[in-house]
Amino acid sequence: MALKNSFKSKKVGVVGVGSFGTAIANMLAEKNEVVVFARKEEVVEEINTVHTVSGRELNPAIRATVDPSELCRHCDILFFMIPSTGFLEVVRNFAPFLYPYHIIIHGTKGLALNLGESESLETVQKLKRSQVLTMSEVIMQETVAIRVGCLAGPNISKELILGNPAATVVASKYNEVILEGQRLLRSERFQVYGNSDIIGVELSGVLKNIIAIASGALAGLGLGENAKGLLISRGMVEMVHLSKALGGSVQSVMGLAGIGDLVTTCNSVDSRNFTVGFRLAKGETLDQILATMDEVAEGVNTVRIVDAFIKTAGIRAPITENLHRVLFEDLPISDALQFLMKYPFSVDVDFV
Ligand SMILES: NC(=O)c1ccc[n+]([C@@H]2O[C@H](COP(=O)([O-])OP(=O)(O)OC[C@H]3O[C@@H](n4cnc5c(N)ncnc54)[C@H](O)[C@@H]3O)[C@@H](O)[C@H]2O)c1
Ligand SMILES: O=P(O)(O)OC[C@H](O)CO
Repeated sequence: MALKNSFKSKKVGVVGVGSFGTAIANMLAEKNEVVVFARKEEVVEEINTVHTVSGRELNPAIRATVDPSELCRHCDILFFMIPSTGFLEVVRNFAPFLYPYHIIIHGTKGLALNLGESESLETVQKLKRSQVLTMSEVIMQETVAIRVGCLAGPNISKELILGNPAATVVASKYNEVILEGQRLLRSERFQVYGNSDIIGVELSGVLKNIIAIASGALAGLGLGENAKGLLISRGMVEMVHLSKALGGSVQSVMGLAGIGDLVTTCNSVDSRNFTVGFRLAKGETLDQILATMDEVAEGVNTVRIVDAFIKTAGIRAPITENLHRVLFEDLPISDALQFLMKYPFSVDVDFV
């Protein structure tokens, strides 16, 4: 089938109207006709009548539908803004209506598992790279879409909604995906950079969440800015090693989607991942925190997956390993910190 080259006259689709989906849909609606997908009829009704979703305002020109086929029919470009936990289910719902001419750009900063029907992270003995999927890999595995991209960078949705200046990275192996992402999203307040290392950019957004949880814990313990600087720099080195082991480039971690997002998320009380760490340090259990959070903190699941992967691959990642013990093995945060302070990091930068 011939690939289409011109998207200019078509509507743009957004799948998922949570915090990030709403922010991106509003930004897209400044220049484009936008249709959003929501799975619940009452949410679609709310958007189409009062132009809000969960209290957040949507541009009145945005229309909503509960029908994936309608979105795929009207839009050649779809932005998937779904947490990693629901991603596979949503992609499978859309798969029958997607064609190779569709462009898909996702904004998800989490990982999925590629295990057999009867397997889980608890039962699997070893977790190989082929069993860990980024969201672009999920899309490629489940659909006929070819031109896939991701959106990652320091993009706290509350700030985007306020119209504060920001920037993002659109990454794809296909230049036209980057160019379309830039054409659709770029504005005076929003800069869009391109990167061809989609895996590296996805992994940057995924891995910074681990360090953001740890940063929230440091803040919750009141340990100050020197400790945070230490964590961010060691966190960056750990991200580089993990990203390389999972197939990303060093350069992507050094860019906006890596160090840029790492600094933002490690410093923001609006970050859900930072908040998880902060509340843990204040004495709440992980179960208590997750039961009272409306939105997803992707880093929690990422720690589980990355910890299982590094144990199989024989890689050391001391921040991730210690955070895993805190989150899932009841290690007190103060003990984890002591371990990190004693860890023999003797070389400052060992990856360039
Ligand atoms: N919020 C931010 O500031 C921000 C910024 C950048 C990236 N992200 C990433 O974007 C992703 C989404 O985050 P969010 O903040 O929008 O999350 P959210 O929890 O606010 O919203 C998620 C949306 O996905 C929908 N959804 C979930 N499972 C679904 C399913 N099975 N079928 C259909 N819809 C489903 C929910 O109904 C909701 O509308 C995450 O991976 C996050 O890391 C978020
Ligand atoms: O709220 P968080 O922790 O998911 O962070 C949101 C974005 O990833 C920041 O860029």
